[in-house]
Amino acid sequence: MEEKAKAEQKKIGMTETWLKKHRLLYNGATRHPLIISIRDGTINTASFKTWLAQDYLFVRAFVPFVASVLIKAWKESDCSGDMEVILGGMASLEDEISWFKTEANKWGISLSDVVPQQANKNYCGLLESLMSPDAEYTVAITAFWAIETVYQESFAHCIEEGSKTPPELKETCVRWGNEAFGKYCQSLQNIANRCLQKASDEELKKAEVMLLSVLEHEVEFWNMSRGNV
Ligand SMILES: Cc1ncc(CO)c(N)n1
Repeated sequence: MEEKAKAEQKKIGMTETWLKKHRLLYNGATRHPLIISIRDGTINTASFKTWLAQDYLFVRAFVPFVASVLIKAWKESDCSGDMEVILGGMASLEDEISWFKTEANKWGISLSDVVPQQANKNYCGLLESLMSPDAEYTVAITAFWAIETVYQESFAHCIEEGSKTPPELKETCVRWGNEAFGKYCQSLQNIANRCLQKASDEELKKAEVMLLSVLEHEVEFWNMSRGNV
C-alpha cells in the first residue's frame, strides 16, 4: 500500500479498518445462529445452558488474562488512563462471576461439575499465551477489545427493537448489550487504536492475526451450543 494511504487509514483507526476488511468473519462471530436464535426466540434451553456453563469457565480464565493486560499497561510508560479502563473492566468481572453463579442456579446447572469443551480449552489456551510477558501490550489489548466487542455487538442485537428474545434471557443480553458496556468497549477500542498507531509493521501484523484468531475462537465458542440442537 502507498505510504500516504497507509497514513490515512491509521487516522481513521486501525481497528475500524480491520473490521471492514474482515467484515464476513466479524459478522460470523456477532451474528452467529445461536445469537439469531436468541433474538428470534427459537433458542432451546439446552443450548443456552451449555453456553452459560462454558462461559462461566471462560470468564474465570478471562480474569487472569485481564490482570496480565493491566500489568502490561502499567509497564508501558505512556499508558495515559489505560490502567483505569482495564481496572474497571476487571472490577466488573467480580460481579459477573457472581451473576453466573446465580444464573446457573436458576437453570439448575451445577457449575462445579462443568467440564470444559475443546473449543473452550482452545480459547483459554489463546488467553494463556497472551498472558506471557513476551506477548506485546498492543497485541493483548487488541485481543481484549475484540473479545469484549464481539459480546457487546452480539447481545445488543438481541435487545434491539423488533427482537423477540425470551424474557428469561433478557437479563443475559442486557448484561453485555447495554450502553455502558458499549462505552467500555469504545474505550478499549481507543486504547487499541492508539497502540496500533505507534506499532511497528511487524507488531501490526501480529495484532491483525490476533484479531482474526479471536473472531474464529468466538465462532467456535458459539458452535459448542449447537451440540444440543
Ligand atoms: C467467549 C466469550 N467471549 C467474550 C466474553 C466477554 O467477556 C465472554 N464472556 N465470553
